[in-house]
Amino acid sequence: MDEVVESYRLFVLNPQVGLPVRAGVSPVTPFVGPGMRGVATLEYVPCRLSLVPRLLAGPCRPDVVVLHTSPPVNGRVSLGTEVNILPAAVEAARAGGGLVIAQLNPAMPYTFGDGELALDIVDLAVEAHQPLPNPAVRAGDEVVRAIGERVAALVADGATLQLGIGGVPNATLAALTGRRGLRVWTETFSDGVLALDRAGALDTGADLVTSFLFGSAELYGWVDRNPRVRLLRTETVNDPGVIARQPAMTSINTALQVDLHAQVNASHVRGRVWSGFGGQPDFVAGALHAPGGHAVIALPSWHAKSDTSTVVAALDEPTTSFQHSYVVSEHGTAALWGRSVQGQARDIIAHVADPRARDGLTRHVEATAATPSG
Ligand SMILES: CC(=O)SCCNC(=O)CCNC(=O)[C@H](O)C(C)(C)COP(=O)(O)OP(=O)(O)OC[C@H]1O[C@@H](n2cnc3c(N)ncnc32)[C@H](O)[C@@H]1OP(=O)(O)O
Repeated sequence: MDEVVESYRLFVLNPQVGLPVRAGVSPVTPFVGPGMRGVATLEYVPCRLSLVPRLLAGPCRPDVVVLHTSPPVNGRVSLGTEVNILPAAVEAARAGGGLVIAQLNPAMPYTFGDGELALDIVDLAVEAHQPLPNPAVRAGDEVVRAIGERVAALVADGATLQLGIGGVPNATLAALTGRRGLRVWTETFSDGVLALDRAGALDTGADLVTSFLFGSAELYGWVDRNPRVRLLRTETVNDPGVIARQPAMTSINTALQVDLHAQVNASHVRGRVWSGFGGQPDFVAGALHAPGGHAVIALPSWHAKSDTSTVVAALDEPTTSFQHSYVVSEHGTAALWGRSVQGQARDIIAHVADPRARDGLTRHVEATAATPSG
């Protein structure tokens, strides 16, 4: 690799902090994080998370991979808080004769699972101490707390949980401290799972499986060399077939909009990409196929800032997931499994939509029911 590269594509996933925007660098991502929103040159590649490793082995094969790891222990480093797609990226780079660079950071916890890598797969290592980022703590409002309680009412003792990102999943965890024997099989978790452990709500005999973590310094201390916590690669964690084998798998995700066909937009705001599919379609499909499983979508019924209903007649943004067991808002829960298309629409209007939106949505249903098809 002697030549000087003047322009390159930078493949990143969910960056929390701003990326260096320089001439010749084009960022590419299947999931837009806060650090990338508004970057004019951003190339968004729609892809569910379970399939991102295949992007890396094919159209987005990396020449150089930069890792952030723990310091070595017995000749191995750990990817710590983020395993996710990184083992696949390392394999793809090495298969193509590429380079693996690592920052060895004493602040990075050593986590067990697929992120433990032999140091000799690293071509260049730089030791640098750097505190890990922590998410801003956002206090959930009354609406979000009410939704969390309604969703928690759908979670039985002994269920296996996947929680997506955002205020609603966090509020749900806070309402689950009274449950017992809960298991965790999720793409990501934060301090809410630590709180469940402290409350005695988790099955202490089952591994807590995830692919990445984002939380407080206390969470990072708890996962360090914790044999109960296993960070596995996304090909395993997000495989819908493996998700479907988890007992009473309950996926809990939020959304920006839901329509009367129970289709969900969780990735676009006003025609522009805000996040991406992430693992939502993987977990929704897996949970629907699991024994005793449920796929839950929970969202506030009204978006105060734009003063609009989040329940719409038909999505005019790209769909992130479709077909769910339950749709929940602060007003109630629509149980959709086995309902007709008319029944789904009626229940979403009656139980999920804000009262201000109900008449308009009902008029839409009546008008479309009266229109002959074909
Ligand atoms: C990493 C993973 O994949 S985990 C597995 C699950 N994965 C996913 O669910 C992926 C997709 N989901 C997501 O990205 C998130 O869960 C989201 C975006 C749906 C919700 O996240 P939250 O943090 O709760 O969203 P938030 O309430 O901040 O809304 C995001 C933005 O959209 C705006 N917005 C929300 N709803 C609407 C609406 N109906 N109309 C217009 N704008 C809206 C908000 O105002 C906010 O913008 P702002 O910050 O400028 O005010």
